[in-house]
Amino acid sequence: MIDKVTKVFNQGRADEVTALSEVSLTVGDGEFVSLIGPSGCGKSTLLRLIADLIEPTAGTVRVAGKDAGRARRDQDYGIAFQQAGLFEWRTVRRNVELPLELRGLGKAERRARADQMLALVGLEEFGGHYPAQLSGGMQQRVAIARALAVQPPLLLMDEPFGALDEMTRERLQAELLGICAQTGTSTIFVTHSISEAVFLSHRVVVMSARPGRITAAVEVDLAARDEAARQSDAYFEHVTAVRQALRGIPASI
Ligand SMILES: Nc1ncnc2c1ncn2[C@@H]1O[C@H](COP(=O)(O)OP(=O)(O)OP(=O)(O)O)[C@@H](O)[C@H]1O
Repeated sequence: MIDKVTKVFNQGRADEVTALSEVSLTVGDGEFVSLIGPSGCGKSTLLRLIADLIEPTAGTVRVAGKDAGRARRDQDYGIAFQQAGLFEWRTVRRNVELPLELRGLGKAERRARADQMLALVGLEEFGGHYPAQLSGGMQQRVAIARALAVQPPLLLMDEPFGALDEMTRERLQAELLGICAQTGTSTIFVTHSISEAVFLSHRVVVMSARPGRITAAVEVDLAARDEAARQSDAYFEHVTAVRQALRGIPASI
């Protein structure tokens, strides 16, 4: 889906930056892929390219078999970023309804779908609240509900749990896995946390900086992804493999 993509910012100027160099990545149906790497290695740039918020300097991006612009117009992906990015003047339900409004769905259908999505993230009782009345973790769940409202084949997440405390973060990780399993959505998830990447992912893609490149991919094969899995030997082995890959040591799993 991403084929030999290079992104150069400020090309030809003194402050030229090659954020990504010949990056290729394909994500399968229902697959959960995490991107991890040092600050500035181009993780967010890669997500923004897939979302068609910026254009590649070279290479191609395809989402759901279409070029990135077409996929954006067809709402073939949902986005959730570190800041939940909710509209403060809209209720929770009307925030979730927003992408459905853009799709031109009627009021009753929008409302039913928004309520269904809020139930999925455990916030069915909060549809009439305003974002400021919710905790950070709840706001993040609303953002996930909004991203999934049009039932896109792909979910793009850029450190969505980065601003949350560890307990909330672990709870939302488990919830996200449940939601992805229920909806069959493919996910690309940017994180700085090795343990988060391993717990969530089928595959952890490791990047290096200057220029941003994919240097390794660690397949994560866990029997289960519940709380007990966080204590399992297999989990720790994969955490070690990702840590070594980040240091440039070839993975042994
Ligand atoms: N709009 C822009 N103009 C110029 N340079 C940019 C722009 N956006 C990103 N960059 C540069 O591209 C490189 C990659 O940035 P990016 O934000 O993708 O990294 P990242 O891996 O997501 O970093 P972090 O982990 O700190 O969020 C950095 O060197 C950054 O300074």
